[in-house]
Amino acid sequence: MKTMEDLQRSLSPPPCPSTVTVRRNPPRKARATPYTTAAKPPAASLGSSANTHQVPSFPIDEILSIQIPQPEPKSSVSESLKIYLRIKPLKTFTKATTTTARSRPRNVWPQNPSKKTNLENAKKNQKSEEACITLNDPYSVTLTPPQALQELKRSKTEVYEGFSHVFPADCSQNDVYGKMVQPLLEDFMKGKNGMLAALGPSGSGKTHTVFGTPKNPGIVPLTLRQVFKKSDESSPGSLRSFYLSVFEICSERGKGEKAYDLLGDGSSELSVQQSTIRGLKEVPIKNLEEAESLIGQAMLKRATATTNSNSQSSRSQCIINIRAASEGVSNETKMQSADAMLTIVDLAGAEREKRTGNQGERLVESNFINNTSMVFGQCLRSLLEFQKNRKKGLQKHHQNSLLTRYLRDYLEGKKRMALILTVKAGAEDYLDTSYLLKQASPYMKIKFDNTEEICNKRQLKTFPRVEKNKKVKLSAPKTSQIEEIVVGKRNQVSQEVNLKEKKADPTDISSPTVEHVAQDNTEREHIIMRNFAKVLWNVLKQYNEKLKVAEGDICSLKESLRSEQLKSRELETELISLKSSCLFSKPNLVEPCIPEVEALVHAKEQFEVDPSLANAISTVDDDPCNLIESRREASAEKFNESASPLPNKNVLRGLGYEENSCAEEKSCAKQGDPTPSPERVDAEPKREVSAEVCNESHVPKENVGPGLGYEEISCAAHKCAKQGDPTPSPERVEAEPKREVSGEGCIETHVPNENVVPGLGYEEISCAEQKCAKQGDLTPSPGHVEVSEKPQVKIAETHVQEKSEATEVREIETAPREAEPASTKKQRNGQKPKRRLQPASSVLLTREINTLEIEDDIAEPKGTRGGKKTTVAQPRSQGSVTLLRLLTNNLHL
Ligand SMILES: Nc1ncnc2c1ncn2[C@@H]1O[C@H](COP(=O)(O)OP(=O)(O)OP(=O)(O)O)[C@@H](O)[C@H]1O
Repeated sequence: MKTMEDLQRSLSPPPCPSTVTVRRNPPRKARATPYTTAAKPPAASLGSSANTHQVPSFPIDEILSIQIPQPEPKSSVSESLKIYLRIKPLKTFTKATTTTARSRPRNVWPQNPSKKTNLENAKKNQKSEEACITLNDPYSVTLTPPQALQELKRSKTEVYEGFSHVFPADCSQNDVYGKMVQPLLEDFMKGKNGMLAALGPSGSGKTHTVFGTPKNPGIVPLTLRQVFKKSDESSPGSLRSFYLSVFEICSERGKGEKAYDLLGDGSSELSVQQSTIRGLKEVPIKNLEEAESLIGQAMLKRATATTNSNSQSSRSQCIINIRAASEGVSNETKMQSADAMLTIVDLAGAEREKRTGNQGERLVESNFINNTSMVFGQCLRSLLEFQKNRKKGLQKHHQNSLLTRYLRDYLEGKKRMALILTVKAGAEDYLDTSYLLKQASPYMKIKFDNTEEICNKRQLKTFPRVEKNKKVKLSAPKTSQIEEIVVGKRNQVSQEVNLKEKKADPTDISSPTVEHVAQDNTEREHIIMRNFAKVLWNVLKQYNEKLKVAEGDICSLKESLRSEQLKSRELETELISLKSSCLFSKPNLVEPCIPEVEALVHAKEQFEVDPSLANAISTVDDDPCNLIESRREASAEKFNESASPLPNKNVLRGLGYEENSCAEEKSCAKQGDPTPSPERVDAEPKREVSAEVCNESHVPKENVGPGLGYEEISCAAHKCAKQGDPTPSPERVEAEPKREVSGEGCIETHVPNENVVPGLGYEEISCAEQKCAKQGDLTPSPGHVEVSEKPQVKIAETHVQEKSEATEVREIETAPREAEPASTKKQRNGQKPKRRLQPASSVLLTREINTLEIEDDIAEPKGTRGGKKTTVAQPRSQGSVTLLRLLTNNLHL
């Protein structure tokens, strides 16, 4: 039974425990991506196929299927640094021994004892002539230490191989050029930069290799020859031009480095700023002769000195630059050739103090030379290490020397260069040679980038840090990236559109890519042209606005010019009319009239300001005859005159009157004592234009000559001065009519004499609008007329009166001035008063006041009054009289 129960228990689920453990953080499952969910839509949504057609799915497969053109891998011709070795011949030693042998006197007695010694010396020389370096093959050498060192077991024979070429001692300069320089020159002519440097101990033949001698020209002369030869061969009349620059770097007493231009004139020191040498003269070379002469000139300037190692040891690092500049398109490539620089460096040889025995300045130079050589070597070793392990980074040893800074690109493996090691083959030179080979042989493993773009132009006169390369490298990927993005977007859109089109028209099999590329190009061109047109349109708009403004200015200037011309014409007309009037009235007095006319013109210009006065002035512009007529009428109306018949009947016909009028005058001065003289009239017309006094000159003289003019200048602005007791004189008239054109006084000249010669002019200057002042008693005198002058007369008007029967002699009434007795005295003294022009308002006021008689004596009319005066003579009240007096006093009338 137990077993059955047990079985049932085992089969039945276990009883629930009293406590239940619930797991809160169940294992998470990754959510399905939207793409996945979208790719597997629910079955219910599949029915809406129309919507899916409208919004096509992202064409990821098609995009992935597009083959993006990969940029072609650069044909990186990573070449190893080419190192050449040149062995200096032992010939010099041989020569020296032979010369010493030859120099020995042939007939020296006894020769036999010295035979032993000579043989010993010969053996020694043979030992010394034994070369420490032997040529294995064109690419390797064996360096054998001298016997002494071998015995000491301090050194052993070593083989150095891997040279690009080893030039034996008997090689020629052409061999060196052909093997080493020719490849560089080929690239140089194609537009590639290149550098070649000669390294080696002092006296090993670096300078000889680089420059050579006239008989054995070195690398530089041979290169120049080939440059011009190749240039002529490739394209005669080539558009390429060549330039030469040579400079040296030396130490300044061991303190610093200095660069000197070896082709420069005058001060040849170059300014050195960090890695830049400025002011280097670059001489264009057109032919080989020019180039060779320049090289010779540079060699002469180069610093050299005699040392134990070399009689003409170079004390500086010499750099020769040959630049090829293209000025047109190459005929072969149909492309513009790039500028290129070929740099050849002759380094100063490292020196061992023990061997050179340099002291003082030479020793300092040696230190500089050795230091430069050391830095040069450090740069190359650093480059080698960097190329072996790029994680280390490139040590910047180039900063320690001006030369290495200048050659930085080469020393960093960015440009192609080649080195030539010159060694001496003597046993005694073993250490120097061994040191050099040990140092330089690893450089053969240095790789330099030979992918320099041919079209890159190199900066001249600066260090070969070409910034353009960076720009090109940076700009090219950017452009390509942008283009790729744009093209990608456009392709995406176009593909979507294409899909639609395909769906719509499955028969269309045209290539969408080609179409869209063409469309893109068209669209791009369209955008460019549209923007260009917009810019042009804006520019044209601006020009149009400027043109309008200029036209407006021109119009305004024309208008102002016209107005000025009109004014000038008016003035000219006025001047002419006044002159003609003067001539007409007084032909003999033309000259004195001109200033008066000018004054009148000037006065008119001032009066034109006030339009109320313009009418009065306008009469001046008229014809002189009309002017006189009008003024006659005006004077007839306004002046209350007592006509004085001319007693003299000898007044000739044609007698002219000049009537100068002043427009703003109010009253005429009364001129008393007109003394007509029939005998003679001495008229000196002086016109004094004033605003205060009016004078009337009566010329009753009979014998007045023809053309003699009387001027009666009257001014009207103030009361006219009374001229009492005119005494006409029949005998003589001395008239000195002073014309004072003003607005205050009047001078009236009356010609009572009938015997006046024809043409005699009367000038009666009065004011046109003024009311005449009272005229005093006129006493016609048949014989003599005295013309009294009032000095202060502003505006005068000639008043002419012609009577049919007899000329009336007018009495000049000069109103006595109570307020200005002094001025009257002055007038009587004949002094010229100051010209005073009062404003128009005061003139008008004065005019009105002058029409009123302050004294208000109705019963006392002065002399013969005109009609107007009689009408004015009304009784006034006391107040009005007081007011008038006050006004008169305040206005100084
Ligand atoms: N390959 C050669 N053939 C004939 N003579 C040579 C050769 N190399 C050097 N010489 C001669 O050796 C002498 C020293 O040579 P050079 O002045 O070129 O040495 P260097 O390396 O420039 O010395 P330094 O570094 O002191 O200027 C010169 O008189 C030169 O003519």
